[in-house]
Amino acid sequence: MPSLNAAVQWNNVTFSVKGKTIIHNLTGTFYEGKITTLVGPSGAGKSTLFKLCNGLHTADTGDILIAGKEIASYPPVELRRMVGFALQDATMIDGTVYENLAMPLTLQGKDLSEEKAQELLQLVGLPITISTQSTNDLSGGQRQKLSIARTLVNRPSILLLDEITSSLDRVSQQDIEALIVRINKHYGTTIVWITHNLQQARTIGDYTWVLIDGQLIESGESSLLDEPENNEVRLFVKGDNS
Ligand SMILES: Nc1ncnc2c1ncn2[C@@H]1O[C@H](COP(=O)(O)OP(=O)(O)OP(=O)(O)O)[C@@H](O)[C@H]1O
Repeated sequence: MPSLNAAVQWNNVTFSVKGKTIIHNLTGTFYEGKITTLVGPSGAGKSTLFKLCNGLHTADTGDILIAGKEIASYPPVELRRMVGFALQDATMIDGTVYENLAMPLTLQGKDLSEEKAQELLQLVGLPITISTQSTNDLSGGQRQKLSIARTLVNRPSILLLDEITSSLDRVSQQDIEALIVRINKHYGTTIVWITHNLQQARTIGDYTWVLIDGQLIESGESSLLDEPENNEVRLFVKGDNS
C-alpha cells in the first residue's frame, strides 16, 4: 500500500451509552484525500463513529487523532469547520436557497458573498438562478445538493456523509455520487461515506470499512467486498446478515 497520511486515526477507541458498549476497541485509519466507505448492518455503530469524529460524542477510552492532533485539543468551532457532516434528510431552515447556503457563516456572524454562493451552486450542479427560491420548492436531489454545498461553505478537510442517497431515485443518486467524487478530486477532501448500498460502497470507495456489532471486522481497499476474508463479512455481503 502506498504511504498515506491519516486524516482520522482511531487507536483502541471504545464508546458506551448507558452501560452498553457500542464501539469496541476500534483501531483504524481514514486516509487523507481518499474516499472511505463505511458499511455494516443496522445498529453496527456507523453513525456513532461519525459523532465521535465531529465531537458530538466523546470516546470512553482510546485516542482519535484528526490531522495528527488529539480531537479534544480542537476548539469545538474549529472541529466543526474541519469536519463537515451531511445527513440523509438534508434538514433546511424555512427560507431561500441562499439563506440556507449562508447559514454556517450566518451562525458565525459572517456573510457569504454572492460570488461564493454562485461558485458553490455551480460546483454542486444547481442553477445559480435557484438562489432566491424557497427550499420548499426543491426536489429531494436538489435539497441534497444544497445540503452538500452548505457543508462546503466552511471548506472542511474531512466530509462525513451519512446515507445521503438512500431516499433518492437512481438518477439523482448517480448525480450525487459523481458530485462527491468531483469534490474529492477538486479539493482533495477526505470523504467518509456511510451507505447500505454495497455496490455504491464498492464503486465509489477507495477503501472500505465493514463494521459489525461495533467492531471493525474487515477494512482495506474496497475490492475486499468482492471476496471478503472474514466469514461474518461474507454473510453480510451475501445479504444474510443485514
Ligand atoms: N443515544 C443513544 N442511546 C442509546 N443507544 C444508542 C444511542 N445512540 C445509538 N445507540 C445504539 O448504538 C448502536 C449503534 O447505533 P448507530 O446509529 O451508530 O448504528 P448504525 O450502524 O449507524 O445503524 P443504521 O445503519 O441503522 O443507521 C445501536 O444499537 C443504537 O441503538
